[in-house]
Amino acid sequence: MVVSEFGASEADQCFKALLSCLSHPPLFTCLRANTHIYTLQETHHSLLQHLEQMKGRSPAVLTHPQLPDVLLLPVSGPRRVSPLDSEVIVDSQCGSAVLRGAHVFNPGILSTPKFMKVGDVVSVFSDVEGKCTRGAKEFRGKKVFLGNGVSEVDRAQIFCSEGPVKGLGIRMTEPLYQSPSFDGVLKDQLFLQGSVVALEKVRSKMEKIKENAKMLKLDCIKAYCINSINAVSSDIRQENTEGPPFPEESFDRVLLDAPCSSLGQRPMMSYGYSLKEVCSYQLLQRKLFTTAVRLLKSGGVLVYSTCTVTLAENEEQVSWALQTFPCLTLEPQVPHLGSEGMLGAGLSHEQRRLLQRFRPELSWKAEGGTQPPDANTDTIGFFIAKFSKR
Ligand SMILES: C[S@@+](CC[C@H](N)C(=O)[O-])C[C@H]1O[C@@H](n2cnc3c(N)ncnc32)[C@H](O)[C@@H]1O
Repeated sequence: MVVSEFGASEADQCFKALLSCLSHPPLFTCLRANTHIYTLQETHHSLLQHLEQMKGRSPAVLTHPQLPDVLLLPVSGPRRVSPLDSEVIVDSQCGSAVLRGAHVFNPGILSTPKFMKVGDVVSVFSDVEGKCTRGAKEFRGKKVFLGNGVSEVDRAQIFCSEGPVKGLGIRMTEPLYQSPSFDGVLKDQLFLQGSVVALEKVRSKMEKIKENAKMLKLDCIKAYCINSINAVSSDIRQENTEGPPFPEESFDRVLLDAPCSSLGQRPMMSYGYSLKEVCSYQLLQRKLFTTAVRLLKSGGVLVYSTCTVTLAENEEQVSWALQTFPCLTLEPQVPHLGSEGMLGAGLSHEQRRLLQRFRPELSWKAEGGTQPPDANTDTIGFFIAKFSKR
């Protein structure tokens, strides 16, 4: 398509420009301020103080013209830094983090000089093609220079110690791009843009989420194996700085893709659940929904979805939720591709119109029709409700 729109050489240029742009970090580090606990001004002030204490860092902190809980830190670079003979190779994920201001942590290190000792000054390179073997003493493959730093560990501590390696490996003193490292900085006030917390009760499924996130290089996803009913910290008198349980009202958005009777799945030749099991989901979903509402910040958005067709797990849940949590309001959904919600659960027509119910049975014909299949109607059975919390 690109070729037909622009012609081959222009398309090639566009593609090169895109690759070049993607290989550099954005010009701003974008931080979300936790305005639930502190005002933006307080966090702005604390951050400026912190940056001033860090030698050689530019204290510019900007607010965003449209987004009221975002602070922006201009990134400077690429700077003129000369590579040295002593080379440390890191994996590409670690390399990207270094370009965004991180120091090098030991799990990301693939290769170091044979006799690297604490205090050695080294150049750090990223193994862009994933070809460097862990523990190698040199690497001749394709690599990208990230800057210079000082080793905090001996080589043997990285590659010869038993168990998983942790901790700071190379402190970056001359990074190519200068941007403050945010490891452990104002933890309760600031977080890097867009982190996703995934909670799953079944360990193997949680591992799969982690595997997928790794494959997709989505390092903003943190998956935990937990019964989500117990995800609120005040219930179990335990506070963690990272991971569950979480404080009330600590999430901007919650997606409750609820365990359900799965009666919308297609193709389904036989169904393994008893009637008792089918009926058991409503209570479980209500418990999970209650946790979701508690974890959601005021002003936040909660999406509830199921892949089943029963009224009890869909419209009845919406009706119950609106009565039980007066702070919730049904919101329109964009895009709205499905049908409206069904009658029978006491919802008004206006409320039902805000829901999306995918009902493949409405258009499906056993022999197939003359019309081509429609991706918006020939779906699995699915239900979505979107709420905001006042
Ligand atoms: C409809 S699926 C969600 C799938 C998910 N959106 C995904 O893409 O992986 C519902 C999931 O909820 C999990 N689950 C059931 N009860 C749970 C609980 N009490 N706490 C946490 N997860 C639970 C199930 O194991 C199942 O994987």
